[in-house]
Amino acid sequence: MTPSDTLPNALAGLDAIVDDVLPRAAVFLDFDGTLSPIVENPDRAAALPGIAVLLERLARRLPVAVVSGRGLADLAPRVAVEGVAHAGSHGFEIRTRDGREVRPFPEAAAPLEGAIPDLRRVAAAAPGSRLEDKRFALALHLRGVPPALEKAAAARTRAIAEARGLRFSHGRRVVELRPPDAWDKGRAVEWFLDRWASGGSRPRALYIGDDVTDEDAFRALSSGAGTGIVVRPRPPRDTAARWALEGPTEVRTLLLRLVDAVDGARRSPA
Ligand SMILES: O=P(O)(O)OC[C@H]1O[C@H](O[C@H]2O[C@H](CO)[C@@H](O)[C@H](O)[C@H]2O)[C@H](O)[C@@H](O)[C@@H]1O
Repeated sequence: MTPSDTLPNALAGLDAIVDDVLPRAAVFLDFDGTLSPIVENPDRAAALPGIAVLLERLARRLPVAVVSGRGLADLAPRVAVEGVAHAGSHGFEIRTRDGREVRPFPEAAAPLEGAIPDLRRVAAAAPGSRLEDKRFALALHLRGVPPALEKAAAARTRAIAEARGLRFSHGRRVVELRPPDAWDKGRAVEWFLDRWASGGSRPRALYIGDDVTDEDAFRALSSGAGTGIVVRPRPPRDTAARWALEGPTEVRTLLLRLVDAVDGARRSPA
């Protein structure tokens, strides 16, 4: 693990990144904070202008998936790009590039149901919070909560997770309860890489994300399956990513350069 504020910028290191993942790359992108700037109201989040076109161009050249904490039904229309796969609910809900839906653990949602009344009580004590039932995750948004109450709401949510054997994560002004099953963004990335293998070898993964749950994917790649790029978090944290970008605008620039690099590599094969 490396402190995120010490990582080199991925645009400056693009040649090394391209050498690492091409000629057979697969690209994985988180949504909120990566393709979309963070906004107060989660319903209003949208990918930066130009991203959809870039993803479409990229997806014509290599496999691309958007991997998000949002539920699939919420995520997919926000990145409705021909040929792009989606993994919602931190990987529990997958839609393949040809539109097939796969739920690796359909039974995983059940243990969350009992926690809903508990979490409603936490929300009631935290005015300005918003409870989101994503079926495979329960999120309590804390962006509108007075700072003095936000910490207590997060601590109470963590206590619910511990009492019920659920997973807890604390993202960007959001706390989440997740199923206990060993499935996450990292496992979803592995799942895609296995399916995208050909001739006995998997593509090399390039994963870009900003959130704590993206660390599962960075860790999955750190043993040699590819490269992680973190959208630099504030405050800094330890990360398993190897490179950093400063925000969604730099992510867009990197995608543009990647499309060009793939085309360049095809024009002049080694
Ligand atoms: O895995 P991601 O695609 O990064 O999704 C993580 C969570 O993103 C959303 O919440 C975050 O973005 C909102 C819009 O910018 C912001 O208002 C909120 O404070 C952030 O936490 C989404 O609403 C959650 O369901 C996702 O888990």
